[in-house]
Amino acid sequence: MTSRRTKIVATLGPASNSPEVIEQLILAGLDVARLNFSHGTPDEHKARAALIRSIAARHGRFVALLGDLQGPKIRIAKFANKRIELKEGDSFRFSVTFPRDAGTQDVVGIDYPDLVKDCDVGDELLLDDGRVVMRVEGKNDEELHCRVLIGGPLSDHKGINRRGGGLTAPALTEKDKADIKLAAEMDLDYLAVSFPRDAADMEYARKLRDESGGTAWLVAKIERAEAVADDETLDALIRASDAVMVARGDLGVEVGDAELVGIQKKIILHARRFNKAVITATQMMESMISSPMPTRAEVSDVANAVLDYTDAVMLSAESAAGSYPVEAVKAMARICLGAEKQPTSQKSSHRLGHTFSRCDESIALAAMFTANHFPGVKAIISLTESGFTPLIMSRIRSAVPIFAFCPSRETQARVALFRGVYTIPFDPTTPRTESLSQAAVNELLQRGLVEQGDWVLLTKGDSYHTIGGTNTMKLLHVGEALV
Ligand SMILES: Nc1ncnc2c1ncn2[C@@H]1O[C@H](COP(=O)(O)OP(=O)(O)OP(=O)(O)O)[C@@H](O)[C@H]1O
Ligand SMILES: CC(=O)C(=O)O
Ligand SMILES: [K+]
Ligand SMILES: [Mg+2]
Repeated sequence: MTSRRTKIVATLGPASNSPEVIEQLILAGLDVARLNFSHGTPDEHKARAALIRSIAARHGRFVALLGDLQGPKIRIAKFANKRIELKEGDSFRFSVTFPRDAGTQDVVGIDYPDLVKDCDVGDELLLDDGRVVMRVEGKNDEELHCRVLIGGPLSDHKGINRRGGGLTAPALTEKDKADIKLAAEMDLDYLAVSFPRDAADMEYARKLRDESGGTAWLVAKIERAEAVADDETLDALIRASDAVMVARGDLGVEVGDAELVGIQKKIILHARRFNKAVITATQMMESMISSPMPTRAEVSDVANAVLDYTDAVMLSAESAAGSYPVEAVKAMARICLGAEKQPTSQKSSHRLGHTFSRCDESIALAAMFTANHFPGVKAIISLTESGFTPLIMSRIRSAVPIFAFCPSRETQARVALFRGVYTIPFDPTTPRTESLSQAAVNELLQRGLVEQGDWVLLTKGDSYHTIGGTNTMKLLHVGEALV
């Protein structure tokens, strides 16, 4: 399965718990399984992770596991009768002292004491992903007094965002700290940090990950208005992360849906510029929660993210709680392949006119320049320890597949997120009669990935246990397999 370059992330949930569905998701092209720590118990997540790993191994596939922290999503408390119905023009209050389980038609408790301090008269509050909108008309020490601008149902524990962002809740809650330990225990490959405000939030998450003994690469979810308010903050946040997610659910509520598309394009561009992988997420195939077919608008949304060169597209409720999880992955795979046929996604001007700061980066980009300009090159082999060299290679637009040859389980799974990069398990220290380069090329020949007469580019370092040690590039003509 090497012809699709854009990767597919799918959230697992009640609709995708059974071994049968998980197997079908993997066969349909799942590359990264997302475990959302906002829902479910640690045991449920462990059971899903174990299934993914064993079924993927059975099929010789490499699927990365991504844990997504709940973060400080601010929520209302509960209503006495579970839900109310608000009409335009109604007055409504949020109270930090009102009993937590006794909300009425007029008032509800709030689990975030600073809400009153953080909000001012004139602010707009969006509830339940923007389905209900209110304006703050007054406040005292304990309560916000609001007017309903857009009415609708409101039920227990729905989330609140402020239009324009700016709520000060810190990015990592006590639950998140426990889940960082859980992620380490589960050997997760990626860990997504929800609502980081700036680079410092990512640095703190990295410190906690290190203390927990985890090795997951950290994904910054871009979902606060402050994070995209200026390029300096956005770029610092991206640089402090290992990968980035355009978390359109919350980001769209904070910045407004009209500006979201332009901001998405900017995040993808900046993530790639700083050598990070990027995931485009949320409501990509929303109608497929209840329909076996995507709409034209959804097809167009996925295709445009592919043309903008996202590394991965993501399914949320479609695969976690919808009626057609497997169909949604299949539809995404088909749309990615179709969009990738456009030659615009095979050309690149990445870092033209820039200087490089690292040896491995220089070799990686020289390899891609050669691959894109020498038509005989049919494959790139990167003998890699951490996956960093193939990550940099895949920042360049190209139609040539990049094979990450790596011995460690972590790297084999990690590269599943990178666009156009595929895992080949390979231990460079195995004693062998032929040369290392010949052994690597034979591996591709035996898998039918290249044929006699093709050219293959290979990069490696002098010592195989040095991260960042790539210093060599070879251009190899494929002869007969040596067996
Ligand atoms: N593990 C799970 N258990 C139960 N329901 C789930 C699970 N994962 C997802 N869901 C359902 O799918 C919906 C969409 O999934 P998604 O991962 O986007 O969650 P979310 O509630 O928007 O969370 P967040 O904003 O924290 O990422 C959820 O609202 C929930 O109803
Ligand atoms: C994924 C997520 O958290 C969002 O889109 O808001
Ligand atoms: K989450
Ligand atoms: Mg979110």
